[in-house]
Amino acid sequence: MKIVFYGAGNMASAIFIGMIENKVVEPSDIYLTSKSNQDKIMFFKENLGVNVSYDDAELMKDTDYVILASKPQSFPEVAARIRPYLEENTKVVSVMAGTQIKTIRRELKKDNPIARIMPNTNAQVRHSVNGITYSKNFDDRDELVKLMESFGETVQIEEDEMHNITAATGSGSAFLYYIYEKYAEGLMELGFNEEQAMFLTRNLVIGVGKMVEESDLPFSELRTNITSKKGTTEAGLNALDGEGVKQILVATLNAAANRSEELSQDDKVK
Ligand SMILES: NC(=O)C1=CN([C@@H]2O[C@H](COP(=O)(O)OP(=O)(O)OC[C@H]3O[C@@H](n4cnc5c(N)ncnc54)[C@H](O)[C@@H]3O)[C@@H](O)[C@H]2O)C=CC1
Ligand SMILES: O=C(O)[C@@H]1CCC=N1
Repeated sequence: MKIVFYGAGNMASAIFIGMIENKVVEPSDIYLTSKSNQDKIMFFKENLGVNVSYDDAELMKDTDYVILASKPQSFPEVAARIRPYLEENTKVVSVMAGTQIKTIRRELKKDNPIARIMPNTNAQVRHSVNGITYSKNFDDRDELVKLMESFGETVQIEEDEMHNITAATGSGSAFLYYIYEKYAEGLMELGFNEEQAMFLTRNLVIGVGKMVEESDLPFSELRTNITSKKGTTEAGLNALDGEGVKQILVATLNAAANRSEELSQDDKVK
């Protein structure tokens, strides 16, 4: 199999590292190209054994999947590189937020099967959530799903649901990381030093993650199991609830989904 990544940044690297570590592909099946970060791309060649090239004719020859993993704003440049060499049997897979299938088809000027996936960087620990939607002519979907399941859970959606899943799980990890950052800062306000605050927060997050992974209980029950009547947790939760946490998170998700909508408005992407 030959899988070519146009873009070898945060998202692409999480995906191909996940694929290689889960042994669904050989490193020699993976080809990387980028525009910048050439040092980083050579790191992957030296440490993972993947192929690196900047020769588009070579990259696109006999390719099974070409993965569009540049920023949406860079896609026109990427399309100009791919267009002359895109063979009809190559399946196009995009991870670009907001960029619609019709936009990809217009820029590539070809009728290749196109899939859009919305993963997240948890792919690197093989636990991404991957929203996927397909062009009507994308027939053999099982192989791509198998590839994606090597780095996470796959959710098939309609293209117009991509904005919400981009907000929910494409960007979602960053929202939670931000909350953890602020939690650690809160511990420092309590009097812990930075090292203590980071140690406590990291281990709290890891422990909660393991509880969520190993328990079938809903979040609400995991919470009430900690909340002794009239105790410290109840006092803290009352203060937290009073700050309108849900409204803040809804505003966060709406802002991200709205940006995805903006990115999908062709030619206005800035
Ligand atoms: N970072 C994340 O957690 C997620 C990112 N995405 C999407 O993945 C895409 C990439 O995002 P990141 O990896 O975060 O960005 P990044 O900035 O880390 O990587 C972008 C890559 O594209 C390459 N590139 C730019 N112009 C190019 C060209 N003309 N030819 C070949 N390569 C070119 C850059 O050299 C770089 O390797 C974006 O479209 C983003 O919406 C989707 C889900 C999650
Ligand atoms: O921030 C972004 O636009 C990309 C898409 C989802 C996560 N990162």
